[in-house]
Amino acid sequence: MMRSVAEHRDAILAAVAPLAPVALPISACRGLVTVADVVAEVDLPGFNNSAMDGYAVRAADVTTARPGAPVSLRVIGEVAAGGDGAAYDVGVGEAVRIMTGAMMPAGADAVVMVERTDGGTEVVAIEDAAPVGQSIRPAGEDVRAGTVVVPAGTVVNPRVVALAAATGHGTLAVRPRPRVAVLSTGDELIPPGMPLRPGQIHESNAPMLAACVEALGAEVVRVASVSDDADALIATLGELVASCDAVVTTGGVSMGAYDVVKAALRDRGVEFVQVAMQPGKPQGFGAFDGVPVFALPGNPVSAFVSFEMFVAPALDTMMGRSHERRVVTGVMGHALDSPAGRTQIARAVTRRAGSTWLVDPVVGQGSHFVHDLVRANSLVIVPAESTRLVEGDPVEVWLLDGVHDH
Ligand SMILES: Nc1nc2c(c(=O)[nH]1)N[C@H]1C(S)=C(S)[C@@H](COP(=O)(O)OP(=O)(O)OC[C@H]3O[C@@H](n4cnc5c(N)ncnc54)[C@H](O)[C@@H]3O)O[C@H]1N2
Ligand code: MOO
Repeated sequence: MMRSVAEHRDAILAAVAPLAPVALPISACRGLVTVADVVAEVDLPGFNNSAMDGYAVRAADVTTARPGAPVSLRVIGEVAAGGDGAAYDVGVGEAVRIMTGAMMPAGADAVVMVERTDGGTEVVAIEDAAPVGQSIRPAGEDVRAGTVVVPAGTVVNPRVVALAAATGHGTLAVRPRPRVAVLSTGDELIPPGMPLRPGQIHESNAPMLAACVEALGAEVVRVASVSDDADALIATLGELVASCDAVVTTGGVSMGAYDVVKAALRDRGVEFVQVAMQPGKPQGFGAFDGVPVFALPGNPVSAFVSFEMFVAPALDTMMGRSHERRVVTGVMGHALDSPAGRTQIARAVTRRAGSTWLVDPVVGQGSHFVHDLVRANSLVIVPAESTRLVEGDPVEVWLLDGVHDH
C-alpha cells in the first residue's frame, strides 16, 4: 500500500521538533524566528536631536526673520552627531551650529536649515522664521524604552535587525538554523568538474540539495559522497550525525541490487516507503542516532521535488517557522497526462496572462530531465485521482524562486 503525500509529510512532521533556542548576534538572525519579546532598552530617538544641518535657535528670536530681512544671531558653538548638546545653553540672541542627528543644545527650541541662512560661523543671518519644534526629532517619538518592539515568534527580516539594533540589542534569542549534512550515494558519481570515464556521471544532487538547504535559511555543514558500500555509508553517516541536526541523502532507495541506503538503514531506524507521487515514489525517513535522516531518491528531479515536498516543511518546523509557499491557482495552457493514483508534481512555466496564471508544463517530465527542471519556474500539483488535465483546467501551482506574483 502506498502512502499519500500528505500521510508521508505528516509522519515526518510528527517526528521533527523545533530546535532549542539560542542567542545569536543580530547579524546572523535573518530568517530566524524570535522566541522572546524584544523590549526596547532605550527611547528612539534617544534624545531630542536635529533633523537638519543648520542652526539650533530660540524660536522667539527669529519670528521676524524673512529673506531680505534676516535676524542675526551669535554662534556660540557647534554640535555634530555624537556631540553632547548639553554642553551649550542657547541664550537670547544666540544660536548653535548643528548637524543632522546631533543632540539639541539646552535653550534652543527650533532648528533652521542651513539653506535658510548665510551659513555664518561667528554670526549667522537667519532668513526664515522657525516655529517651536521645527526640525527637531523629539526623544521617544518613535519608541519608548520598555516597549515590546518585536514580539516573540517574529521572522527576523532586515528591518527587524535594524529595530533590534537601534533599541539596544546585540543578540536575539532565536531558533537556530538547522545544521544539515547532504550525502550522495552511488559508484557512478564523479565530483562536478572532474573528467568522466564510461558509465560515470557528474554528481549534481548533493550540490543542488545543499543549495536548497541554504535557500531555505538552514546551514549546510557538510556535503559528502559515498560509494555503494554499506559500511562506508554507515561510517560516514555516523560522523555526520555527530555534528548536525538533519541529514539528507540521495540515491540508493529503490529496488536496485546496489541500493545501499535502503539496505543499510532499513534496520537502523529509517523506514522506506512508497509514496503515491510522481516523481519521488521511493522515500526513506527516520532517525539515525536520534538525528532525522531524509533518504531521497537519486533521480535529480525526484530529489528536488522530494526536498520541496518533505524536507523543506521539516526544516521550517525545526526553525519554528510555518511552512509558507507561494501557491496560486493556475489555468492549464495545454493538456497533461498524469498517472492514476499518484499525485503528480509536474514542472511548468507559469506566467501572468491578464488576471490569470497560465501554466505550461515543460516537455520533459521524466525524473532525469535536469534542463527542463531549470526551464520550469513552478511545480504543478495534479491530484492523485486526476489522470488528465486539459487546456483551461484549473490547477494548483507552487511558484518557485524568481517568479513575481504580480
Ligand atoms: N525496479 C524498479 N526500479 C526503479 C523503481 C522501481 O520502483 N522499481 N523506481 C524508480 C524511481 S521512481 C526512482 S525515483 C529511482 C530511485 O532510485 P534510487 O533512489 O535508488 O537512486 P539511484 O538508483 O541511486 O539513482 C537513480 C538515478 O539517479 C542518478 N543519480 C543518483 N544520484 C545522483 C546524484 N547525486 N547526482 C546526479 N544523479 C544521480 C543515478 O545515476 C540514476 O540515474 O529508481 C527507479 N528505479
Ligand atoms: O518516482 Mo521516481 O522519483 O519518478 O523517478
